[in-house]
Amino acid sequence: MESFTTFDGLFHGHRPATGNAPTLVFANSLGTDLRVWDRVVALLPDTWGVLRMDKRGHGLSAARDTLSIETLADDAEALLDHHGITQFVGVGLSVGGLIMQRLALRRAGAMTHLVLSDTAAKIGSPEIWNPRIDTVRAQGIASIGDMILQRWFVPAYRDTQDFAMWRAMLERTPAEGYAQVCEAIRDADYTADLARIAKPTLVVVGEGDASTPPALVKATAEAIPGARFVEIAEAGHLPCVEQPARFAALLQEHVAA
Ligand SMILES: O=C(O)CC1=CCC(=O)O1
Repeated sequence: MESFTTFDGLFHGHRPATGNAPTLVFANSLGTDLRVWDRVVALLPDTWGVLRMDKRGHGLSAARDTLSIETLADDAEALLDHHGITQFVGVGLSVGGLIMQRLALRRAGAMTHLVLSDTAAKIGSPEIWNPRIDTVRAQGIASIGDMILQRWFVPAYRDTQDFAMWRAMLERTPAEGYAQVCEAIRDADYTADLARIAKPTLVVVGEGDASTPPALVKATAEAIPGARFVEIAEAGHLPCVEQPARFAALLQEHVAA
């Protein structure tokens, strides 16, 4: 059973693997917490280990004064060590994918497989991020809620009951934590590192992703040696939410290969 607790201010869920089953370590996107993986985790074998966490300044995790992808990767490593996880599959969504790109190099001996969803080696530019950071700090996240949710979800999903739940998750993210993660994304560019990733890598993207569009994600996949690239139909930026069965099937296929 997965248990939820806090370590060093990091709220996280952990379920140890049974026997030789793999452990999946999940990293979330901007404006979401660990619940973004609920539907995928529910579809994985019970024997598989799971570690998922709320980033600093998101969900129930404590805030910091500043954040970078490196310090977010430090947090993930602290949890790996705390739980004695020496082998894992890294699964990163959007900014979580930047964190996992770092761990693929920083914890190269421990990561067995890499799964990147709706992410890239460089996401956006200062011209995109700075106005968003200023707006969120001055007016709160709700002021940009509609714009973000349109990028996250395809139109059909926006008509479902669930939509209000994801709006609540986004808009209840502390504005300062959200702004700091935007700064971390703005300042990260791992383009030059992609060729050094030596893990079996699966890169997926929702075909309707308006935040990290398929062409951007595909370019990242093409720069990682041997990576497989898959577009997921009827999904936007969060295929783990909109198409959890497809996402979980791809994950299992990748880990078994
Ligand atoms: O909210 C967005 O614009 C999408 C996004 C970009 C990086 C991330 O983690 O989410």
